[in-house]
Amino acid sequence: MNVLDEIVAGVRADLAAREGVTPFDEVKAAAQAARPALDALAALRAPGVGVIAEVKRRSPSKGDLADIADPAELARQYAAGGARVISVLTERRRFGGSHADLTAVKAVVDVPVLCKDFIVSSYQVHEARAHGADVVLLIVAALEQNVLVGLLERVESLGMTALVEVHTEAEADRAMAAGASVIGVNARDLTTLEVDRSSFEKIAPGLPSEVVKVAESGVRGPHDLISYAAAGADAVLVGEGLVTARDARQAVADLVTAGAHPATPRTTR
Ligand SMILES: O=P(O)(O)OC[C@@H](O)[C@@H](O)c1c[nH]c2ccccc12
Repeated sequence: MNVLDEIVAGVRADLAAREGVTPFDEVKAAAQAARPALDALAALRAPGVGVIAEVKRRSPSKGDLADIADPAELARQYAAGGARVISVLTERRRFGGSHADLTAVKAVVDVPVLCKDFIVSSYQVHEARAHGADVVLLIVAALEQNVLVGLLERVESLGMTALVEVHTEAEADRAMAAGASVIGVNARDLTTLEVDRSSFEKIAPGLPSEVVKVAESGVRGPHDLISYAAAGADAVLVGEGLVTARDARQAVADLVTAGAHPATPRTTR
């Protein structure tokens, strides 16, 4: 079993336990009762390179990243720094997150919030909505094509946006075939945990211009944002570089500033 398979197996076990406690109908009702999802697509299409700032406690590759006592306060700092979207890693076993983190963040920020998890069933999509998610992550490598298509439809039917994550050109083809409007290229291969920042520049040129392109992982500072921007990124998703920053608001603001005037004019791509 590779790392992704192991994580998904744990996620499925936790999910089965929750399904035993809360019937799907209840989760659906809670999702229905939530305030309508915000339009993340519009936020990501605004001029300049957007910053998606992530609340990330730990990771399988690095272990504990930061002792985040108050995820809401961190999210406030991110929003004050100009983050377009705030991502909350909710996976429990390997990333130390929870739906409680998502709810806490959603309660204090006005920007769209992304539920970052390993979603394999529509139950989880409704749970995310019930906890305030405006955006959910769908990882192509973890999903059969028919499941991906079904989940994407489910996400959109609830008024949310899907960030469809790919790591290879073949996965990008599947994301496009499924009809994704936001595609994230993860520089990290989730089966080996290795980071290769060149994956974005290999895959992005093959994506249609109307697709919002997100470069995920490995952004250590403005220089990485600028090179992703030159390769066509509309937004970057940053976790470790922000949770380990001394001043999270300033770290986001520095990225936002770099993204407002990327060295390569976006009109010439
Ligand atoms: O901490 P980094 O290198 O800035 O990466 C953030 C984000 O891209 C990463 O957390 C991530 C991208 N895709 C994922 C899928 C599952 C879990 C985590 C992720």
